Amino acid sequence: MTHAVIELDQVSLGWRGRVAVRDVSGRFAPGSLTAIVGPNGAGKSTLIKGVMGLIAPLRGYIRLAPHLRNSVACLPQVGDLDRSFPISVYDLVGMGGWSRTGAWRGLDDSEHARIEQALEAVGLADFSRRGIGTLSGGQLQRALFARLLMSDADILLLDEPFAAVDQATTEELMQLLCRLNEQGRTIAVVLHDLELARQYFPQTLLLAGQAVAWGETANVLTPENLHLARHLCAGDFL
Ligand SMILES: Nc1ncnc2c1ncn2[C@@H]1O[C@H](COP(=O)(O)OP(=O)(O)OP(=O)(O)O)[C@@H](O)[C@H]1O
Repeated sequence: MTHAVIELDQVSLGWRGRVAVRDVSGRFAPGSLTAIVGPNGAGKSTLIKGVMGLIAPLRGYIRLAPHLRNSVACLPQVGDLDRSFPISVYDLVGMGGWSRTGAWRGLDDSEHARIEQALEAVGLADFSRRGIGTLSGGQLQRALFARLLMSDADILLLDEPFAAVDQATTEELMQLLCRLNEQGRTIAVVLHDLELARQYFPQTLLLAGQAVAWGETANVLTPENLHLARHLCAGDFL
């Protein structure tokens, strides 16, 4: 069996003592590309926050491979960001390199070049001096992708990165993610678009307050599993 980079062992996570996602066991293999799907309120964001170490499990264990403990980067939900914070697109993207540069040191030429390249890659080269509060939802998602491109992290966790983006932009950003995955990074993405999951993601975790299924996408996104997920959560599901 391949060693996991992230292993969940009977993990329950929640808020203020209330369980949001129960008894999840499974593993993210090195270099895997996993879609995390499920109805509203299924616990997808909660699971991401647990793996990030932002909340502690109520039960069970989340184990990261020891050499990767400092190597997790996250693209948060846009709703979790304070867009009124007075920071330029350039500086937001530059924050992605803090594991190399530290938060307070000046940036050297190579770091500036990396920021320019990341902005170029997401089509925001002309937006670098703009404040993040002036961006459209889709432009902000692109800026967050650029910040992720700056990171050397081996594990990338993305929470609804395509929420505010049109189809063409989604395809473009998806290609960027595929390239990061080809470089060997382990990637998990919270999604609502099941077709996107089927098209691009070899692995899927279907959540509905618990893990309904976790494995090869075609085996997970079956009508039976989706039906079960809908019944377990009283939310809307595509
Ligand atoms: N910060 C929080 N404080 C209290 N409860 C929370 C918090 N975040 C999430 N919850 C609760 O945990 C449960 C799971 O929420 P979560 O955001 O993980 O679901 P989700 O699958 O990401 O949903 P969506 O698709 O709507 O984003 C919900 O009942 C939610 O109300």
